[in-house]
Amino acid sequence: MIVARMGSSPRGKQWEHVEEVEGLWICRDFLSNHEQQELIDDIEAVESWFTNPNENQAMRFGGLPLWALNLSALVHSCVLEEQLSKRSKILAREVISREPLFDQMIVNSYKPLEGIGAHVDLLRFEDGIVILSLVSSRVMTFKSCEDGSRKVGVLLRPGDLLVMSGEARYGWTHEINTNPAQQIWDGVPVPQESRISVTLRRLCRQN
Ligand SMILES: O=C(O)CCC(=O)C(=O)O
Ligand SMILES: [Fe+2]
Repeated sequence: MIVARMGSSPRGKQWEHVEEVEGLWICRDFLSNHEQQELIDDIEAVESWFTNPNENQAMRFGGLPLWALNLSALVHSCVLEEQLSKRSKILAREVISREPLFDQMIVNSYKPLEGIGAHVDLLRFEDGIVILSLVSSRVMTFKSCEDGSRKVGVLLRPGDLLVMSGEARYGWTHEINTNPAQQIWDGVPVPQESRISVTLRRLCRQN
């Protein structure tokens, strides 16, 4: 499993801060094409539900499967490397240093033309949420909860990792609107093929 090998040696990745949305970061090419395919193979091998064409979502709480633990370790090392080398503030200290970093994962499998409605992730999840995009691209739209006219689109390509924290996690909704007018990037329609995403989060602790 190649993700496991990479976990210990992050390699200077390209991080972008989405200026309009505080706390929204994208790591471009977080996984190479080859690594993406290996991850998809791992997911499909372990998660038998994924081969059932009627299932489009799988969730795991508590014990993450090995592939998700490896992914989580890679997120940890890449965020930390960027924060230490560039002083970027991707995740707050208490988030990046918590253990485990994530304990819940959800895999969403989208058919061509499928998206997801506008939402803020449930408050039972802590701050600091990441989404890995696989297989094909989509435009994800963020809308300010305070001022719905403030809209920001981001292009999520296969291999890209999105990180939401603070304002981006609590103060903006995110959605994938598959209305063709919403799936245009740089004036060019984004082909709406099948897509897989992996979301990693951590459940709030009960006192
Ligand atoms: O598939 C995606 O990129 C988004 C998934 C999402 O927002 C969620 O599961 O809460
Ligand atoms: Fe979400």
